[in-house]
Amino acid sequence: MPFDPAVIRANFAVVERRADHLVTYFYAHLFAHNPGIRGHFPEDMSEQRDRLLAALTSIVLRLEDPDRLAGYLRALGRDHRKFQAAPEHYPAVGASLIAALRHCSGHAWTPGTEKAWTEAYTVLAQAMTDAAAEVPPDEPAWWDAELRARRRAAPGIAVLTLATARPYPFVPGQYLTLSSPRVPRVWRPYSIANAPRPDGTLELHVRRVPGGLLSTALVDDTVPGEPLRLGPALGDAVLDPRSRRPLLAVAGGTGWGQTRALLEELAARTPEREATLLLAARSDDEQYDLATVERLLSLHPRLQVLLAAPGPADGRDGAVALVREALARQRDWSGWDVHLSGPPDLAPALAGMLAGLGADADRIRHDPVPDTFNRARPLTSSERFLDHRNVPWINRTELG
Ligand SMILES: NC(=O)C1=CN([C@@H]2O[C@H](COP(=O)(O)OP(=O)(O)OC[C@H]3O[C@@H](n4cnc5c(N)ncnc54)[C@H](O)[C@@H]3O)[C@@H](O)[C@H]2O)C=CC1
Repeated sequence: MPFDPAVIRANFAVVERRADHLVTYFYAHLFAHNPGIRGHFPEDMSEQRDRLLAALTSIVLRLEDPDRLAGYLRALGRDHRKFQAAPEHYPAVGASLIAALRHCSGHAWTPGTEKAWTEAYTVLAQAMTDAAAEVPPDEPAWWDAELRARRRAAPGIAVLTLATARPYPFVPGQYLTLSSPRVPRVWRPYSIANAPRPDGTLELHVRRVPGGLLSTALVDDTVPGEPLRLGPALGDAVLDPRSRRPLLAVAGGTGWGQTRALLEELAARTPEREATLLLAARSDDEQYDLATVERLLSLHPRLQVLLAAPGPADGRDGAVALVREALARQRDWSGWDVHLSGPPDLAPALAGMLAGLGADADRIRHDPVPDTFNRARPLTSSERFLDHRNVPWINRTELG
């Protein structure tokens, strides 16, 4: 590896504490020095800032695992074609990233830090541009799609059916990113909620997020016939095609979309595999799409379904407790493949619990949990020590 991950990781621990400032500075620098680039980004930049942080964090977390890093960068480079990112944009982004890191590092910035980041950025930019250049010539940068139907499935949840102008390749369990001309240049990820169909249509389950421009447009305003754009399918939380182990699938809320695609695939390809679905909702009236659950039960003789919806007074904690109790009823999950899908805290919490109940950690799959910055998260052993004891910093300036 031509750059030093330890230097980057140490510097990242410093700048992470000023994450908001880092990205604000980065974009201000980028747009000031390259006014033409502004048009590639959405009008409202607040979400975009989180995405840059998430990508940076994902990269730093994978630094010591070159294969995972390479896979991540390949997907990122291929996916960036939909933003019309061109090779000439990369040096501009690199210069602004280094400027922002330097600005936020204070005294912690040294020639060695600058060298490590510059080398790392060169490697990652090359990996992304190579990945974009290696895409087969007939693969589009995005797929034009049309909304065929919008159905209200539960309060605040819509099921969308889309048709693409050309075939859309994906594996059940993958997700896509979607953009609508109603909210230009904003892209959001949604799991594909079905296995490939003869007519090629795709189903997405969308919950309206408070303040979410795209989710509100999709759930409340879109009408059949209107255009949408889809980025390439992403994600590797798919069924292991070689596995004959029993499968536990836990889905929370609209996380059901991904799980549904996996179970459709399972019923079609390996109905001899034992499977348990734990389908969790906030309440009874949010437990939507039960007709599909019944259809899957009729297709898959070895599928068992547990529905978990709390009573009106239980609240979210009660809902979470219900899921955990249901899983704890089986004391030993060793030998099972596990798929988890739902809100960001679901997968890490349940993966930990299931590992404690015997599940093999490397047989637990879920989509990447958004690596958003958590300033409270200690990154190093000294930070863990200091956080734990709540000892105030005495040499803050020295640390940057
Ligand atoms: N591939 C994936 O992982 C997908 C994830 N999603 C995400 O799923 C979420 C769905 O949101 P909502 O429908 O609002 O879900 P939600 O926040 O209402 O949760 C639904 C249910 O899941 C269970 N649950 C949630 N957190 C849990 C935990 N930590 N431990 C155990 N059980 C838990 C509870 O029963 C809860 O009522 C969104 O954040 C969306 O981004 C959506 C589609 C696919």
